Amino acid sequence: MSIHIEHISKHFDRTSVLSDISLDVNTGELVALLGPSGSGKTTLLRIIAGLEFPDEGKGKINFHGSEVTYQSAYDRKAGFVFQHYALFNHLTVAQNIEFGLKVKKRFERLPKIKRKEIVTDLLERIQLPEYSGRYPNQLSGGQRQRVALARALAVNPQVLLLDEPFGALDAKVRKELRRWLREFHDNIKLTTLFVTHDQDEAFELADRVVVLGQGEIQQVGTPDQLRDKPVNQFVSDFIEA
Ligand SMILES: Nc1ncnc2c1ncn2[C@@H]1O[C@H](COP(=O)(O)OP(=O)(O)OP(=O)(O)O)[C@@H](O)[C@H]1O
Repeated sequence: MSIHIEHISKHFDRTSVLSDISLDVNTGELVALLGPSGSGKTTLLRIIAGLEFPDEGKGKINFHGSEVTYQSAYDRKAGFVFQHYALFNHLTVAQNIEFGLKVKKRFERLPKIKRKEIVTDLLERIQLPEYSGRYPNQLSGGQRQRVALARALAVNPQVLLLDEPFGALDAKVRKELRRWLREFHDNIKLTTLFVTHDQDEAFELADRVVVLGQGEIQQVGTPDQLRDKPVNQFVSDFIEA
């Protein structure tokens, strides 16, 4: 088991946003968190990333068997890409990808030659080897998101967390990148959780889909299971909508 979540709840002031969430994501799996606006998808992803913390006292998150519930994002080694998680405009593509490797604590930092090797390899993987010297404002939106993905992967994260990574792109590019991400994932086989409110995206990309509604998990299943056997009205309405 790669990500294990047990009885996580979250309140902001007195408002309950997540209620008793438990979920297991298998090693190498690609899982979508799908739900309407305000259902708590981003909050759950941020808690898994270590950018937000669950209500104290109960609930637990494990990565590969080790508890990370109250660890910082840095220590738990999660890679993340957000819709508007902008690249650094004053750094080139290669420098952006290298960033996480350079800011590591001294004793963890790899030698320069090794860092360059990782960047070159990732540039190949995201199919932008000839773009290493460009600046973000010289790239298309889709290319920028691929660079953001490479930057997240450079530090060899334990899990990859994506929040609407293609949300800001037009429909055609979105579709292309979807296919590309699926292939990319099949090659690197890194456990990946991604947030989307787009049912087509979730069903086309994910091995399993988690439907969130009103801060609770309504159903977890493969796209076929959700289509054929929605467990309640919420899921069938949401999937039909
Ligand atoms: N820092 C915060 N302080 C107070 N309320 C918050 C905070 N972050 C999120 N919320 C509230 O928590 C609820 C869930 O928000 P969240 O962003 O997790 O939903 P979402 O499913 O990702 O929605 P969307 O698809 O619109 O991004 C919303 O009602 C939101 O207003």
